[in-house]
Amino acid sequence: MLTVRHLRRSGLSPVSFDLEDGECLAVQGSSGSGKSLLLRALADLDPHEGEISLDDKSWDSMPATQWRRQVVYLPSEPGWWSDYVVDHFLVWEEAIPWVEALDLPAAIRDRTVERLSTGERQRLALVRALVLNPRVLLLDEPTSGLDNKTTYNVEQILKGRLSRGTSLLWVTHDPAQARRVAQRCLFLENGHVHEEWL
Ligand SMILES: Nc1ncnc2c1ncn2[C@@H]1O[C@H](COP(=O)(O)OP(=O)(O)OP(=O)(O)O)[C@@H](O)[C@H]1O
Repeated sequence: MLTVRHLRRSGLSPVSFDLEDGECLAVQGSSGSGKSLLLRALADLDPHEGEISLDDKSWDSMPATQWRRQVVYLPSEPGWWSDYVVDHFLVWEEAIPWVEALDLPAAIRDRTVERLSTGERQRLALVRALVLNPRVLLLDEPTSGLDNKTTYNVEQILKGRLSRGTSLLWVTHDPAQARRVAQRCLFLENGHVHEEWL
């Protein structure tokens, strides 16, 4: 279980919540309300204060790299450090089932990132996160660039991860999507954070 108590960072009101294994918590709030700041703090990518722990193991009791292997952040605009798709995977064969599930062509392996569509890049970034098999996946608008059919497919795949125990924090601007994927939601509004059942 992910436990967050009095998490504070610049640009964000204090946040506390629990996230059970296999549970999805939606995150909603207007543009600029701090949703990405919250996710980045949880992944220990930016300075922050307060308590964050995974199964009673605190984030500061382990090296940042070890924490980030378990708590994986999928940004809304993922970074790419090489021209070629395949270079972003340690073992390409591990990506193949997710590439197929997400309706990406097998030949994408040898393509350049630059020539992928926005939606292909977004799905490929999700594949990169999924192959890490994280305990907690922090999703920053993972379907924002996708059509309805592909969005449904992504939701089904992520629900499959939930049933296998992965926990999700899912930022979305779509209240209907929040209700489809989660039972609880963190709302970031007017500088305050509150939690509601959906
Ligand atoms: N390191 C930082 N410290 C303080 N404030 C920051 C920092 N980085 C960004 N901000 C500001 O914090 C605010 C919240 O940014 P954030 O990216 O979290 O918004 P968001 O809720 O994810 O918005 P959107 O829905 O548009 O993606 C913005 O006004 C941003 O400029």
